[in-house]
Amino acid sequence: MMQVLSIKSGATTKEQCLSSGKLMILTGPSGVGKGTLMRTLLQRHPELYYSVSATTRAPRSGESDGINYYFVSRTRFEQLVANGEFLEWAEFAGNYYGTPRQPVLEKVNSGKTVLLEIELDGARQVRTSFPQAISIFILPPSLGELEKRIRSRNQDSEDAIARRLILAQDEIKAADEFDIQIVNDDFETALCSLEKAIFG
Ligand SMILES: Nc1ncnc2c1ncn2[C@@H]1O[C@H](COP(=O)(O)OP(=O)(O)OP(=O)(O)O)[C@@H](O)[C@H]1O
Ligand SMILES: Nc1nc2c(ncn2[C@@H]2O[C@H](COP(=O)(O)O)[C@@H](O)[C@H]2O)c(=O)[nH]1
Repeated sequence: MMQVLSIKSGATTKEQCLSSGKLMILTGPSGVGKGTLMRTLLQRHPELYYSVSATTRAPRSGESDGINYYFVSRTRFEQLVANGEFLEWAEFAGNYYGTPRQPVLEKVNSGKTVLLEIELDGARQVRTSFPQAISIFILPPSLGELEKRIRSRNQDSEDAIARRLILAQDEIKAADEFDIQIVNDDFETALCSLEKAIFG
């Protein structure tokens, strides 16, 4: 199956002919469990391609450069933006995050299913550039449970937690913009819904 996708490159818009690859966008408030769902999904389905983002955030304990993120300085990130290296990028809770353009396009063009785990602003950019992308919003069972999960991670400062919880309220309001909504209450149920969304 051939798809024609519209790709925004800097100020210009160009069209690219793609083979059977799929682009999946996974969004949801910080702490809802996107990363945990992704890791389990990738263990079960190693044929999927997870796009590693660049960020200016400091690494958390246990995170490695090139695995969890490419950790870069703000200056380097701004150079990458100026060079048009990102498919999308956004500032979230005081840090920059961006999806490297080239690997995503290469993988989709080679027929792979590519997973982007990104926040709302970036998801909107990708949905505009790639209307055929399938977008999924992960919801928490409640805001109270979301806060519990962010805290249980024990990785973010009080300030970071407060910022993320404020952003979460606006992000959740946008859930209906997405093709599919999944509540991550029971983990296995949410994972099963995600698998259905990806594999049909
Ligand atoms: N269904 C679930 N029930 C209970 N706890 C969960 C569930 N899913 C994930 N968690 C826990 O919630 C915490 C936050 O999960 P995770 O780091 O995957 O969130 P995230 O959405 O990727 O956050 P961020 O966007 O900030 O990276 C983790 O401690 C994880 O183990
Ligand atoms: N727009 C983008 N958002 C991204 C990208 N990579 C990750 N994220 C999102 O940022 C927040 C915070 O992540 P954290 O690791 O600091 O907790 C979260 O919602 C991620 O999904 C990206 O490339 N672009």
